[in-house]
Formats: sequence, structure tokens, C-alpha cells
Amino acid sequence: MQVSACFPSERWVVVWFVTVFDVGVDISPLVEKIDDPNMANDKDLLQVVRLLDDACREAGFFYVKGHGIAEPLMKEVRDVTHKFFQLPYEEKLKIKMTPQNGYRGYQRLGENITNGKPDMQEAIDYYAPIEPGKYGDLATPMEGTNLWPKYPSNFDALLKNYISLLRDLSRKIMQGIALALGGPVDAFEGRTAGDPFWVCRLIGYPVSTDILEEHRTDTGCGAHTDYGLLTLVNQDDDICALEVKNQSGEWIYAKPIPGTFVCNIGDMLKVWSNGIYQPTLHRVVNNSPRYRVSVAFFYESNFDAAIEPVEFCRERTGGVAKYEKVVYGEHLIKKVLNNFIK
Ligand SMILES: N=C(N)NCCCC[C@H](N)C(=O)O
Ligand SMILES: O=C(O)CCC(=O)C(=O)O
Ligand SMILES: [Fe+2]
Repeated sequence: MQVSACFPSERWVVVWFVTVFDVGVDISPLVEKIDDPNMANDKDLLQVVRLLDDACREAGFFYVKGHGIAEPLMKEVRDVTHKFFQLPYEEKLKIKMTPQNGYRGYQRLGENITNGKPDMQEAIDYYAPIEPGKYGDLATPMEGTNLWPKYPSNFDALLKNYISLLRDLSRKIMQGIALALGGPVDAFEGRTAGDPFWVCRLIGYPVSTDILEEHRTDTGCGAHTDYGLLTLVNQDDDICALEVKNQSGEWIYAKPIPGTFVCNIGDMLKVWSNGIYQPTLHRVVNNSPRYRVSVAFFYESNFDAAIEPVEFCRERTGGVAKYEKVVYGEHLIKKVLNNFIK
């Protein structure tokens, strides 16, 4: 049953294999060797870089394996997420998200909106800590402390460790992407993303028939692109729900492949690369008979980075900047302020 839900048409299968998702990348050579002084001569690493370039240019979406995050850890993170969302509503409200708390914490079903419509999801947002005043007025709306639930009891230790591992992994993938674009390996360090902002968003998508009809909309998360550099999604096995718009304008499933992360590029990478890499529209629809969770890790630039097309990418694309300069923190805050029902 699940399989047919994942493969709705023959055409889809062709699209899947030929253009978009034939680019699952085993990144182990990158993860293991990117810090070696001699890495620029490593054939396996350079092959990973080529595959990343293909994936980012052709799809903007790809699977990574060989990333070094143990599958049982990925599963445990999803398990505690399931357990948290199963708690009584009163318990979940103990870590309720408020603007006063920098938009960190729990958001109930229907509280998030995308394109003006409530998303059929509940979620918890964690953001990189911002010391008060660190970025002047720029970051004030996002200042606040992350809220950790009391149950499940291992939740905060597990998530903190996971976030730290994903931050390190994302940095390495971004080093690969820097090489893929033809830049220096440290292109994203320093003022661009040497002090990267990050977001960890735990999301639960209820079974649609469990939602009152008068509250129900048709998407778990409406069509959007992500805001930063790179997103790594850890999704439940066996439920097809994340959909990606391919170059022919069709929505195709990013079906779960156990042990992999689904990666996609964000708005800041588009600007920085002068459009060589484009973020892909995606959305979530949980039509399955099971509650689905995903844990999305967003790796971003420095909060106060002014992102503009970098010179070597501009040169590769006719010499003219296609995008205006954008301050990442301003972009994020504009999005966040539009993400909730008023
Ligand atoms: N940091 C990210 N990407 N968070 C998830 C974005 C989900 C869409 C959002 N409601 C919107 O309308 O943009
Ligand atoms: O739930 C998913 O698979 C993806 C969620 C997503 O795209 C997002 O929150 O930005
Ligand atoms: Fe997304």
C-alpha cells in the first residue's frame, strides 16, 4: 500500500530516476578527509564534490548517506519527537512559543501559516542562542532562551548533542559546496558563515482524519523555500509526505530512504552563488494513516551577514549581480513575523 502511495504514476518514476533524485550522494570521503591538508588531490573527495554540484544545479534537493550520524541516533531523535507530541496539550503548552521568548518553543496545530494558510502541523523551534545585544537591534525579536520539555526526560541532552553533530556535518557539506561552486574550501567561513546561525525545527503532522473538518486545510506545510544556506531533514521512514517541485513543475515525493538526510539549499545560497544554485519549492502533505514527524536542521549564514553574489560566481554568470544584497537576519525575521496566525 505504502509503495503505491509513493509511486503514483509511471511518469513520476521516470522523473524521479532521471532528473531529480538519482543524485543520492555518499559523502563519506568528504566527511572523513575535508580537513586533510592534501584533500584537494583526493579523487574520492573530488568525486563527491562533482556529485554535489550536479545535485545542487539540477535539483536543489538530494539525499546524503555516509554522513557519519548513526542511524539509531537519527531514529531516537524522531522517537522523542513522537513522544513529545503525544503528551497532553497542557504539558506541551509548558514550553509554548511566544514572541517575548524570541519565537522559540511549541506551536500548536494550525498556529503556523504558509502563504496565509494554516499548516496542519505542530512544532517546536530551537534557534542558535543570541546573547542580548550581540547584533544590536537587528536580532532583538529573536533573542530569548530555548525551551526544553521535562518529558521525555532525555530530550534536551539528546537534542543538544544532535544539534551539535548536525552543525559540524552541515559545515562540512558547505565546504564541499564551496568547492563545487569552484571557490576556496573556506568560502563560507569568516563573515559569511564562520559563526553560523542555525534552526532546529521538530515537526509533527497528524493524520488528517484526526483533525476536525472545520480546522483542516490540505497541506501539512505549504509550498516554500528555506531561508538560509542548507537544510538537512531527518524524516520518518515509510511515510511519503514531503513533496518537491521538479523542473517540469510536477510535485514529486522525496520518499524516505532510511539512514539518509534529505538536503536542500536555501535562499542565501541562491543569492551568494548568483543563482547558480536555486532553492527548490517544497511542501508537505500527510495523507498517510500515521502520525508523521520530521526534524529539520537549518544551517544558515552568520546572523548579521550581508549576503550578496560573490565575485567568482558573478564572473561565472555573465558578470552581473542577479540579486540584491540581503542581510540574513532581516530575511529571517521578516519570514518569522509572517509565519504565525495573528
Ligand atoms: N526555517 C524554515 N525554513 N522554516 C520552515 C518554513 C516553513 C514555511 C513557513 N511557514 C513560511 O511561510 O516560510
Ligand atoms: O517535514 C518535512 O519533511 C519538511 C519540512 C520543511 O520543509 C520545513 O519545515 O521547512
Ligand atoms: Fe522547508
